[in-house]
Amino acid sequence: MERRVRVGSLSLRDLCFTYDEDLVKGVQHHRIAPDEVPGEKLVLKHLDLEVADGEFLCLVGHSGCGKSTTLRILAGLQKPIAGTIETNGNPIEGPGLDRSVVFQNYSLFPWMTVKKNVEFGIKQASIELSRGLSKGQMSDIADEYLTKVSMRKAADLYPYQLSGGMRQRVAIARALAMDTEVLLFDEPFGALDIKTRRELQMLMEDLWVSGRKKTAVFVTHDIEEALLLADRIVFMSAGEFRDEFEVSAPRPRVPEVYFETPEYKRMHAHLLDLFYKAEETKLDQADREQVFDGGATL
Ligand SMILES: Nc1ncnc2c1ncn2[C@@H]1O[C@H](COP(=O)(O)OP(=O)(O)OP(=O)(O)O)[C@@H](O)[C@H]1O
Repeated sequence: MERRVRVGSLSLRDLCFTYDEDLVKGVQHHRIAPDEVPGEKLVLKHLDLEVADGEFLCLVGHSGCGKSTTLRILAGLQKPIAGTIETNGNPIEGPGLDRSVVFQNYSLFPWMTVKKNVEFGIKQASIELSRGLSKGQMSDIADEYLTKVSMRKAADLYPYQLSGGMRQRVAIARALAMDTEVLLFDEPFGALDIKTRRELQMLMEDLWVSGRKKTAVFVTHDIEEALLLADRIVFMSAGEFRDEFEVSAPRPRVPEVYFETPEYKRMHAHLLDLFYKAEETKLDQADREQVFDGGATL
C-alpha cells in the first residue's frame, strides 16, 4: 500500500537504541542481531511514533526515561541500532537543516552577536534548502523574528551579555526564522525561573497560534508546560511510549482560565497518575534488582 507522506511529518518505526558501545559495535559488525540485544541494555525499546505535519507533540516522562535520547536521534545526532526514522518519508541519517533544534543550554554561538546568530541560522538553511536569499532579505527576516520575541533592541549584544531567558528567546527566534518544517525542543525552558519560564511558554503558544504551523517535538517533564503547549502528549517510561492522548483545548490557552477547566484538571490528574505509576514500577524494579544482586532480603 502506498504511504501518504506529509511535508514535515516525522515517523519512528521499531526504533531501538543503546549507549553500550560493545553492543553497538556488535550490531554494526553483524556479530549481534538487533533483537538479540538484552532488553535491559536498551535505552529506547522498539519505539513507534508518527507526528503529523504541523502537529505540536510533547514528550513527557521521568528523568532518565529516554526523552532526550529520542530527540537527539530525531535531530540526527545519535544513531539507532535498529528501526527506521524518517522525515517527509526520507530517512534521517544525520543532522540536517530540514530540522532546527533548541536545547536547554549552549544553543547560541558565543562569538556572534544576537542578530548574527539568527542570520547565521537563516543563511545555513537558505543554502541547504536552495532558497537563494539576499543579505538584505536575511537581515529583514532576522529583525522580524527578533521583534517577535522582543529582542530587537538586543540585536548587537553578545550571548554572554544576556540572561538565560533572553538567550532562549534568541534561540527560539533563530529556530523559527530558519523556517524549517520540523522543530525539535529539548527542555528549552528547563533552566529558567518560574516567571521567565511562563513568559516563554506564553510566547511559544502565541507564535504557534499566529504563525504557520510547523511540526514540533517538545521534550519536557513539566506537566503544566506540556498541557499548555501540546496538540498531543506522549508519556514515556523506561525507554517505552506508555500512553498518549490529544489535548484538544482551544487556543490560545490562557493559563488562569485554562487551568481551571474540568478538561485540564482531568488531563493533569491522568498525567500525574502516569508519573506515579511509572515511579512505583521503577522502585519495584530497583527492589528486584537489589534482591537478585544479593543487596537486600525479602
Ligand atoms: N551519553 C550517555 N552515555 C551513557 N548513558 C547515557 C548517556 N546519555 C544518557 N544516558 C542514559 O540513558 C538513559 C536515558 O537518558 P535521557 O537523557 O535520554 O533521558 P531523559 O528522559 O531525557 O532524562 P532527563 O529528563 O533527565 O534529561 C538514562 O538512563 C541515562 O542515564
